[in-house]
Amino acid sequence: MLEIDKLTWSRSGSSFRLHIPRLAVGKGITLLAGRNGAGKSSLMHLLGTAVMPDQGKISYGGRTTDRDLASVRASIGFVPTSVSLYEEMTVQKLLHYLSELKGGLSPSQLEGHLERFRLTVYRKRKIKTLPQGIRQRIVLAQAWLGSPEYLFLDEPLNALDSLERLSFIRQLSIEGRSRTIMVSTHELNEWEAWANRLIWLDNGMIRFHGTLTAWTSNLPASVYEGSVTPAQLKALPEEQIIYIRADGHSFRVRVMAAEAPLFAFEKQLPTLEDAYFIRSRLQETARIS
Ligand SMILES: Nc1ncnc2c1ncn2[C@@H]1O[C@H](COP(=O)(O)OP(=O)(O)OP(=O)(O)O)[C@@H](O)[C@H]1O
Repeated sequence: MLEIDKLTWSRSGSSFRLHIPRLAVGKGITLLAGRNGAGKSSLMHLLGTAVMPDQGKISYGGRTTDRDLASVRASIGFVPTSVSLYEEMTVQKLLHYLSELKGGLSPSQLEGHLERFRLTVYRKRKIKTLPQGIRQRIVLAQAWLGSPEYLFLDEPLNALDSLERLSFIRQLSIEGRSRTIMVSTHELNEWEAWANRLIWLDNGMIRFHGTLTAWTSNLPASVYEGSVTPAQLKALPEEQIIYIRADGHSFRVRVMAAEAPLFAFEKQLPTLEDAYFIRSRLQETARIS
C-alpha cells in the first residue's frame, strides 16, 4: 500500500503548493487526472523520490524515504515526462548500465527485457539515432528494471502510436494485479476499460479519489448527443459543449446539460472524460462565483 500523510510541498520560485492530508492507494492502475499545472508531475516527482516533501511523509508498504531510501528506490519505477538519455550509448549499453544501478541483470534477463519492450532490433543503435516512439519505449524499459512494486508513469504514452498505446495499456493492466501503478494522463478514455481508480488533482489538492464507476456517477449534469444544424449549433451554450464533429451539412454535438437541449438529443452514458469535463466546469463555476 502506498500512503501519503499530511504532505505539503511548495515549488521554489513559484506560488504553487501541493497539499495532500491523506491518501492510500493499493494495487492496480490509478489514473491521475487534472488540468495543466494542477500538480500531477509534481506529485509524480514526489512519489518517485526525485524530490522530497517539505512536510509529511510518503510510505511504500510501510517503508519511508527518511529511514529506507535505498530500499524504497529499489522498489520504484519512475517515468517522468521529459528525460535525458545518454545519446551516445547504444540501447543495450544504456539498459545494462541502468540495470547495474538496480542490482544488475544477467545477460539472458537483459535479452528478455529488450524483447519485452520490443527493443531487440534496436539494441546496437545509438540512442541519438532513434525516433521518439522508440526512445519512449527505452524510457519505459528503464522504469521496469528490477521489476518494481510501484510504478509512477507521467504521461507514459507520449510519442507512442495507437497500436503501441493499446498494447502497453494491456500489459499494464496485467501487471497492475500485483503492483501499484499510478499513471498521469490527459487522455482518460483510452484507460477506461483497464484502470481501477482515479485521482483528480486540482490546484495542488485532491478533489476526488475513487473507482471509475464512482467518478462517472452522481454527476451534477447529464450527457446528451445529437445532430444539429449550423443555426441550432449557434444557439447551444458554448460552455456546455463537450465536443463538435462536422457531419456532412450538420454537426454531431455532445453536451452536458440538466435535460436534453433539443428533441433529437439522446442521453448518453458519461465517459471518464465527460465526467472530467462536467466536474471541471462545476469547479470553475464555483471558483468564479
Ligand atoms: N520549472 C518550473 N519552474 C517554476 N514553476 C513550475 C515549473 N514547472 C512547473 N511549475 C509550476 O508548478 C505548478 C505545478 O506544475 P506541474 O508540472 O506539477 O503540473 P501538471 O499537472 O503536471 O501540469 P501538465 O499537465 O501541464 O504537465 C504549476 O503552477 C506550474 O506552473
